[in-house]
Amino acid sequence: LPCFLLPVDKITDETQAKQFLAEYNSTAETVWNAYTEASWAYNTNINEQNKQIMLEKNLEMANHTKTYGLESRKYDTTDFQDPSVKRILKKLSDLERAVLPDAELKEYNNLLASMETTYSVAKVCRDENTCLPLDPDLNKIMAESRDYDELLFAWQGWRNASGRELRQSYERYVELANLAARSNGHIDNGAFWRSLYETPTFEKDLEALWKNLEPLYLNLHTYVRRALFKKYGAKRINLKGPIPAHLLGNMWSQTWSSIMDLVMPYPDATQIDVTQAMIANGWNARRMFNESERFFTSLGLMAMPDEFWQKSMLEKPTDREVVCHASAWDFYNRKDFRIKQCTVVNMDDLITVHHEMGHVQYFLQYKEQPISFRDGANPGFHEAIGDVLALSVSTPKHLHSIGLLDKVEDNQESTINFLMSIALDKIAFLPFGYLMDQWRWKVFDGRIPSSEYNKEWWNLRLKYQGLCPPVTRTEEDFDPGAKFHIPANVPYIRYFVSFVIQFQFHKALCEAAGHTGPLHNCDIYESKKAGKLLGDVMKLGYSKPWPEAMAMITGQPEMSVQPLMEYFQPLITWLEQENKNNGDILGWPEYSWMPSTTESDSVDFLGLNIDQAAATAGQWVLL
Ligand SMILES: C[C@H](N[C@H](C(=O)O)[C@@H]1CCCN1C(=O)[C@@H](N)CC(=O)O)C(=O)N1CCC[C@H]1C(=O)O
Ligand SMILES: [Zn+2]
Repeated sequence: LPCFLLPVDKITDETQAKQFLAEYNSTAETVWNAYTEASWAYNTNINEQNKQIMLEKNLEMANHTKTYGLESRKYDTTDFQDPSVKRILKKLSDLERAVLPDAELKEYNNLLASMETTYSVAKVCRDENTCLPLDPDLNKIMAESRDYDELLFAWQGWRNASGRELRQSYERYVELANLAARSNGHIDNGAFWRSLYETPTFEKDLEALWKNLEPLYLNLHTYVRRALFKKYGAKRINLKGPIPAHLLGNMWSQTWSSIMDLVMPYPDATQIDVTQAMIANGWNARRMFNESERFFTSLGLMAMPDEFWQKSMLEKPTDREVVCHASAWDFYNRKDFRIKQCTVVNMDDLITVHHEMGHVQYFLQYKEQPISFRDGANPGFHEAIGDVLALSVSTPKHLHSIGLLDKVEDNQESTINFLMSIALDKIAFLPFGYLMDQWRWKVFDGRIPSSEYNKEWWNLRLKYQGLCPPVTRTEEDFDPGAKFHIPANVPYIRYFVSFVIQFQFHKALCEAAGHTGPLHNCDIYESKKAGKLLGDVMKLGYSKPWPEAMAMITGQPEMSVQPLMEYFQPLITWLEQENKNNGDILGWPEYSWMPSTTESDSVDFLGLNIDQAAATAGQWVLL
């Protein structure tokens, strides 16, 4: 037999495998730390030199991954006793991008760095000397402006400055990402991303979750559409059509709490405008992070190490370009953990602070695990931790206790107002969290060719979110690229999973904390039992399949929408009644409707718009 057909002698010695993994672990810490430091330097000071150093460290890391990954494939773990050894060797055998030949790997890393840079430095100019970045300026306009055309300026300008510039790079990135995935034995990159959940029925499970949640979203969509109709009129809002995507208070229409003033059910009841209170009480970025840390330690969880406070970037620097999109960083040396956030003093960012601190708490809790297990039980778990605590922080009771709400009323109107403010983030988000990777999975598996990137993006935005673009879109545009995670190559289904399981966790922790009464009133603050339940799961990291971790917290291994539905039940009942009272329909049967664009259309005249009216009048004169 030719030698390459001889059965390769696999290593079956488990002791040898453990030595191999010990060497992998210690060398990986050094190499990953070096790369993370270089990546941090670049993200907090974007320039050519820092970019080159980061690319160089990435190659060194890929070399290390490939060397140990190929070695790990030589082991036959069939008869191994230690499940962790088997689990780690299996994970190492996927080389990810390190499988690419040198030239392709360099091209791939360059594409990623340049796409993230383009996104992070993009600006929209009002005139030649006033150019606005996304963070904080365009985000502020999207959240606070109620001027239809100013919102359109920011919305369209951002897509021209970011998405449009990224289309070509993205097409090549897709090819290389698929090449790597296929070289590692996956059908395509989407299949590789989904494999991280180790759930054969993952896509079916997700569709089932969405089908359960869709009615709740439709009721919220109908109610919000009616409120926007009142504000922007019949020319801009069709009560049987999709909502123009730039009117929801957010650049991507992914969370809608910024338009609470337009949709508040009972304006005379409790006002939950925390932002004003934060500013009035002199809160700053540091205070926001301290408050979040205090909540974690009140549960018996870990405080931030000194190094966190010394090395994090909690505010936007004024003297250099940075990647402002907030993120949490593990430096893989069990001591150094940081957050990079261009923090603005408002409620939205207070929630983001808790989100990022949740990641760091997970890093701290699993830091003694082997490096291959320093990950969430699944990516959705990592996204859920901070949000679970934020559910408690957001209660009127807790906001009152930290001086951000002057009085707490416990009556139906206040309850509905409160649940509406949470639903505008949590329910509104669900279709967006679901569609982002529906689009990317179809791009990776070829169902969406680059000639249809934008058309299919808006088909999904219509199908799931009931949104339409405020102006016509073409394949000159690349609107998916206007959302950080697309150029940054960060999967997104993790957030949809998180928004479901975080209510499961919340319910379980509230029970552990001895909470009685409606779930939406629960604040687990200072509950050591709740903290222990969460901490013990975080300590596992990625060492056990996630259903085991789910069962440790909730007593059962499945994802379930029941706790989310229980939390929002009073609002669901109210919305159904309100939409019925208004005679509104659920959904957008007039799905091809778009708002009129010319200025004159905004002024009604004899029920016609000005142009049509003028034309008609003209005919009369002629006659
Ligand atoms: C604001 C937040 N930034 C991400 C996050 O924190 O997840 C950043 C950027 C991408 C990954 N990341 C990390 O920090 C990871 N290192 C965490 C980890 O896995 O270790 C974000 O993007 N969010 C929050 C809600 C919805 C979504 C959005 O804003 O669309
Ligand atoms: Zn996150």
